[in-house]
Amino acid sequence: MNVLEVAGLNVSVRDTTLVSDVDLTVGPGERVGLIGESGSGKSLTALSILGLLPEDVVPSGSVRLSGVDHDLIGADERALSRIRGRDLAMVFQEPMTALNPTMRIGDQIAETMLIHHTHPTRSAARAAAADLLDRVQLPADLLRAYPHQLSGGQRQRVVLAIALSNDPALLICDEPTTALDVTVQALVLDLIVQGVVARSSALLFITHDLAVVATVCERVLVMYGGRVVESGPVHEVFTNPRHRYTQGLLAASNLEAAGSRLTTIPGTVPAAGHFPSGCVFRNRCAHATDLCATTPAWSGTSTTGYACHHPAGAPHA
Ligand SMILES: Nc1ncnc2c1ncn2[C@@H]1O[C@H](COP(=O)(O)OP(=O)(O)OP(=O)(O)O)[C@@H](O)[C@H]1O
Repeated sequence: MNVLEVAGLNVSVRDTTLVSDVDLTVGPGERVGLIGESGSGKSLTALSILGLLPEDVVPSGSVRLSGVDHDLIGADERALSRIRGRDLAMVFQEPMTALNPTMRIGDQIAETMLIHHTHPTRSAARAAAADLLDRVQLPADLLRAYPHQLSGGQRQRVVLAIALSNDPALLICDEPTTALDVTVQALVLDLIVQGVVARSSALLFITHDLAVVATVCERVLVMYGGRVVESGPVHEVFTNPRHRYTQGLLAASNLEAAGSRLTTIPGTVPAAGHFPSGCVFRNRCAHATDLCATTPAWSGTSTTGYACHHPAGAPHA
């Protein structure tokens, strides 16, 4: 059973169709990327799943979430607000819009758990909030801070802590690092992956940055002109794109540059080989093209490198 099943999704405004016939599934714990140029329909697809489209924008088709016995398309706001923040969580590009400027950070994290009754008491929710803040590598004294006292990267880590607070079945991220300083982008990506892996949550990750998809996702869908034009495992789509648009996207991307930045690990790779920081194209090694592409069990990240579980002793060069 998939965590998310989108079937025949159309999105239109008045007589203009903006998203056409999108089918999309995300399995339990799977990390799926949605890429495409600006205006290709990625955000409208995400907002349709979340039930957050503007009033004049109308979705049709079906969006099913595991454990929820009704279609999310056409569901009323009360039903959707029970699901959002509990089964289905989101991180958008601009963290300030997701935070309440007048509320302390600790209270905002605790509130999500109290609203959904996932912690029985205020003190239990506060303790869980402190733990969540620690897991996004922020100091405990920020629990009493207000959003304006934090940097953009810190705010986005708070938004992530809130999104993960109820162990969602699915986390949707829409360009979560685009507005951040490059120095903190990698850390926020690491924390997103660590967060979903630790909870076995599935991830739908929207970006126009192919190198980020290569780092974060296992499968990718390519959107163009409101349609999904290609999909498949990341290493397949990125090494052997079939659609002309995907080929163009790859040619214009920074993936080659990212690949050429790989540092070669000499000799044989241990059971858990570590890719150095900056290795944004984990599906390919500088000397052994398919070594990582065939690995089924890539897991976990750190700020210093990406861990990739190879067969012990596999030749690297
Ligand atoms: N409320 C709206 N009314 C009319 N058209 C809209 C509305 N929202 C989005 N669109 C149009 O729908 C198309 C898809 O928009 P969408 O935001 O999903 O693109 P995107 O792929 O997420 O782009 P980006 O990467 O720039 O965020 C665009 O042409 C956009 O101009």
